[in-house]
Amino acid sequence: MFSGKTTTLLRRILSERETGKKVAVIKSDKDDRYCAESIVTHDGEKFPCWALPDLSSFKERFGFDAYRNRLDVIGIDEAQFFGTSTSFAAKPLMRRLASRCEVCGKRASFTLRKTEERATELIGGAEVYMPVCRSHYVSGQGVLETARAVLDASSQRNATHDVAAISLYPPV
Ligand SMILES: Nc1ncnc2c1ncn2[C@@H]1O[C@H](COP(=O)(O)OP(=O)(O)O)[C@@H](O)[C@H]1O
Ligand SMILES: Cc1cn([C@H]2C[C@H](O)[C@@H](COP(=O)(O)O)O2)c(=O)[nH]c1=O
Repeated sequence: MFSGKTTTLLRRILSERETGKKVAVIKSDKDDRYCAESIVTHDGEKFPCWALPDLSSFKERFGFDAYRNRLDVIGIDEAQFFGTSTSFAAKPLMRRLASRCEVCGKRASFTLRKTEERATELIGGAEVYMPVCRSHYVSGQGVLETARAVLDASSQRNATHDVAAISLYPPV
């Protein structure tokens, strides 16, 4: 995340369109972060798109005739939500981009989730995720787990105090 994937896609789509190509952009309809009907970069740049539940619905929604005759380039953002990262020949479709570690500024190849949710898919931006290098991914996980354990213990202690306070409060 934050490595410039959507920005790179947007630039490429705009430059293809400038050369006269007819373009369309698809994203997963799971990604409703900034705008349902556009791809949006973390810097707020936008381009209209088809937000679809799966790739196979595109031809029908776009129109079979238009798909065959009036389309040269298809850009796909958030392709991970379509479960597609390789070509039909099992060759990787991806070029790796990296962000900068939010802690030390080194190349960030990892994304640290700041919240407690464990689901593989969790739509979000900077409020949930931060780009980090390997070393701060490992130490960050440790820090988050310790912080959660401390918070859990403290909320349990507070709950015990509340019960004690309630049971002591009424005059005997
Ligand atoms: N930690 C961060 N929090 C918020 N925005 C960031 C952060 N790191 C980088 N960015 C911005 O995000 C931009 C990249 O956005 P985008 O192309 O949408 O990335 P991606 O699609 O890879 O998530 C960068 O140019 C930068 O301005
Ligand atoms: C790491 C991670 C990310 N996601 C989600 C969070 C965002 O909605 C997208 C990534 O979008 P971006 O354009 O790269 O910012 O994927 C997720 O569901 N699970 C994860 O582990």
